[in-house]
Amino acid sequence: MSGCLLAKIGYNTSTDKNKDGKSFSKSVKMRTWNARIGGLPLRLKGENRMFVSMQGGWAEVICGSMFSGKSEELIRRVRRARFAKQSIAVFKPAIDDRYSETAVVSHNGNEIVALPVARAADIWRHIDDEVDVVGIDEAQFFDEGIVDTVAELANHGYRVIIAGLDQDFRGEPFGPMPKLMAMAELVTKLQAVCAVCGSPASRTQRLIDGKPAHYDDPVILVGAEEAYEPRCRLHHEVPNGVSVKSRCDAEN
Ligand SMILES: Nc1ncnc2c1ncn2[C@@H]1O[C@H](COP(=O)(O)OP(=O)(O)O)[C@@H](O)[C@H]1O
Ligand SMILES: Cc1cn([C@H]2C[C@H](O)[C@@H](COP(=O)(O)O)O2)c(=O)[nH]c1=O
Ligand SMILES: [Zn+2]
Repeated sequence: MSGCLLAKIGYNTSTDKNKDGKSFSKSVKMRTWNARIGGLPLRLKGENRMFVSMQGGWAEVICGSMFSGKSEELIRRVRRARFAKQSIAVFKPAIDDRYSETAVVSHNGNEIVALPVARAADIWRHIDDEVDVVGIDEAQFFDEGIVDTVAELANHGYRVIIAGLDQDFRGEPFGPMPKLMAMAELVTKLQAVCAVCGSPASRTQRLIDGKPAHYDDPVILVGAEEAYEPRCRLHHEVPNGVSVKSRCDAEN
C-alpha cells in the first residue's frame, strides 16, 4: 500500500456567535491522521508515534461560463466522494428551478439530488456531524451571507465544493463569486466552446430574440440555451458595455 493515510475522525464542540450576537454551538470535525509515507509505516510507538493532526475543512470553487461543465464537475466530485463512503449534502438556490427543483442537473442531463434553499443561512439547518462534504451549485445567486456560511463550514471541518458563474452576461463579477474564489483553497476555472468560432469560451452571451442583451438589462434571468450561449472574449457582445465588439464598433 503506498502513500496511505489512516484517518481517525473525532469531534470537538465549539461555541460561536452569529451575526446577531446569538451563541450557537457546532462541533468541529478534527481529523487525526496516522501517516504512512510511500508505503513505509512510520515505525514509532506509544508516545513517540508520529501523528499529523489537521483539521479537514476547506473550500473548492468551480467557476466558468455557462455550458463550461461546472455542474458536471460538481456532480463528478460528489460521486467520487460517495465512492469514498462520505456523506454528502448538496444545496442550490431556490430561484434555480430550470430543470428540477430538487436536483443539480447538468446541460447534458446528469443529475444529483439537491436541497433548494432560499437563503445561505438556511444551509446550516440541514447539516449535522454525519455530513462530510457540502456541495453548493449556482452560488452566484446566493446572498452575500454565502461567504460567511462557506467560511464557517470549512472552519468547522467540512469540505465545501461550490460551483457558480464567475461572470454575468455583461462580463462582470457575479454576486458573491469573487469573494468565494478569494477565500477558497482551490479554484478551477472551466471553459466552454465559443458558439461563434469554436475557441475556448470564458464568457456567457445573453440573447433576447436572437440579439445581444443590453448592459442595463437585469442581471438575473434564469434560463438555458434559449437565452444564453458561451462565447470567447472576441465574440462576446454587450451593447452599451465594454465588450471588445462594442469597443470596435465605437471606434469605426
Ligand atoms: N458550446 C458548448 N460548449 C461546451 N459544452 C456545451 C456547449 N453547448 C452544450 N454543451 C453541453 O454542456 C455540458 C456542460 O453542462 P453543465 O455541466 O451543466 O455546464 P455549466 O454548469 O457550466 O453550465 C457539456 O458537457 C456539453 O454536453
Ligand atoms: C450569464 C447569466 C446567467 N444567469 C442564469 C442563467 C442560468 O439560470 C444560470 C447559470 O446556469 P449554469 O449552470 O451556469 O448553466 O444563471 C443569470 O441569471 N444572469 C446572467 O448574467
Ligand atoms: Zn469566438
